[in-house]
Amino acid sequence: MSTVSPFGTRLRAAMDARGPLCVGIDPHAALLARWGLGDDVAGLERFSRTVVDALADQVAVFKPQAAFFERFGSRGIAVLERTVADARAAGTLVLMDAKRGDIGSTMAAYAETFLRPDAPLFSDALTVSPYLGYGSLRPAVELARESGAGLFVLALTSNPEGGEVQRAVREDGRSVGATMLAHLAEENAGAAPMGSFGAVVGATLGDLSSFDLEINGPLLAPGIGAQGATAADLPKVFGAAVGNVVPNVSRGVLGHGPDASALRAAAAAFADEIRAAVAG
Ligand SMILES: O=c1ccn([C@@H]2O[C@H](COP(=O)(O)O)[C@@H](O)[C@H]2O)c(=O)[nH]1
Repeated sequence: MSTVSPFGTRLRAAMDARGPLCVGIDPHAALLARWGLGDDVAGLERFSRTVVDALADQVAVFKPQAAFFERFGSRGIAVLERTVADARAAGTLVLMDAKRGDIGSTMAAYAETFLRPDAPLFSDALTVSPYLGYGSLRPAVELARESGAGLFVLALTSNPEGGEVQRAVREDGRSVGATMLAHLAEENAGAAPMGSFGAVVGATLGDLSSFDLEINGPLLAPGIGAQGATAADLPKVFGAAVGNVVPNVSRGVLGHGPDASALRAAAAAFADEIRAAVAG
């Protein structure tokens, strides 16, 4: 059993102290070029360090996108390890966006990679894909409970193609995405101030009033900025659940680098817009 507080408790404290903004660490090749960095491991390291140093005291959560590190092989993964360690050492929660999902016995290995406290890539939370069946995620749910980590399950993703799978209606008349939300509400039952098992629900999706988003857990909302959603969309999309939303912005902030004060100003502007939208 873990001695740290559950992820949901730590996330709520971070959201209350700093606001809910989650900034992605997504070292796209185009961003490395725009920052005057090489599309190489040194560029990756400089990019990630700059983001963490500039924003660690300002955001609730960093969300490194594993794909951009993995494309450099073992040396990229070493940079990812250092990025996670630096961000956590600076007191910022880390949500690893690796979207893992597989049969249960393999899922157990993914869980060990990201959710076992002594693992090199241990993160406060991990994105997971439930499309091998929600039950296949059980090893990750169990290890997250033991280690005080969190999970974010892909429920209604921000991309236009997602509805093909997530809005498909099952034999019981419920959509696949709604079923994932219902599983998460069960995981989080009774947790206070909120549970550690979140859903990914895109800020781009418009009216979601036909879905029950009140899962007593966090709702990671990607899609603000480069994908076209704005902070003002959040109340319309999330309704009464808006207080549990963790809005993610990646390129919308990162495009302002490499100058640290420009990164800080961009993140602060998004944070202000989000605060106003959620309060309003
Ligand atoms: O439904 C989803 C799930 C994850 N993402 C990830 O979030 C960021 C978004 O980046 P932007 O630059 O702000 O568009 C990226 O890492 C995606 O892989 C998502 O967009 N939608």
